[in-house]
Amino acid sequence: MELIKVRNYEELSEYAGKLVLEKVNTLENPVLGLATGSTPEGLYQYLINQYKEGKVSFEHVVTFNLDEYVGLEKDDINSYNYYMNEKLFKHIGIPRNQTYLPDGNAIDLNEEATNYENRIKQAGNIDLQILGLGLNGHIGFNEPGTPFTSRTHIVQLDESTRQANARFFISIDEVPSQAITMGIETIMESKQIVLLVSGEGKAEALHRVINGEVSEEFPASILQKHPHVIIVADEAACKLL
Ligand SMILES: N[C@@H]1[C@@H](O)[C@H](O)[C@@H](COP(=O)(O)O)O[C@@H]1O
Repeated sequence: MELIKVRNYEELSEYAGKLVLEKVNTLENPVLGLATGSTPEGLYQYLINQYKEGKVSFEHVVTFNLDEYVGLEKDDINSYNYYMNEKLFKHIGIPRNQTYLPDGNAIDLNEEATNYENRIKQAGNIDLQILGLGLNGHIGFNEPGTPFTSRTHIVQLDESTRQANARFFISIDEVPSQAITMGIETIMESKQIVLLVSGEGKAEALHRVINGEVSEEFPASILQKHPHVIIVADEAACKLL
């Protein structure tokens, strides 16, 4: 794992943005894996700015998001579909039929999970996967205890994860209790992974990612086994390193 320490969130967003642009500008058919949460918002804003300045085109890019809540309509303001549209897709001229998220409203969720896996394979697997880090080490919505061999699947969200995400909802009762997420093995098949970590609140989690034992009890620890991971973290997140 390569650790890139930057001063602050702005630098983190710019550094990650440049990594994304490098893929988009050099690969013929780039496949990006995208994440939600607060951490990648600055990166998405950076990409929007670059697009508006005419420095990049996303016409040939395919994207796959890590996860989606179960049971929210696509246009629900708390769905990840809505988030991606508002924070990125609608601003960068990417054809919407090239942007995939798991359908958390599918009638048969297991079938949807299999289809999602197949779509990723058909696209030739993910060239660059952006990841955020959950406080309990979750990546995507793979909570502690998820097998490292997991593929896209339905998960029961931890109470701590629901609480961490409650800030986006009117109340905690509105936070769905299930989600559909790429599995850990799916994520590990990405050719390159960029983990973004910002803020003091994530310092302990980041310490465990880098120095902790590789254990299913802390899903992000598996990244130690991936051949091409770049961690971009700001000073506050690196406090315990
Ligand atoms: N499903 C998402 C994850 O993909 C994200 O990485 C995590 C951290 O979010 P944040 O960046 O807001 O701390 O939150 C959510 O649970």
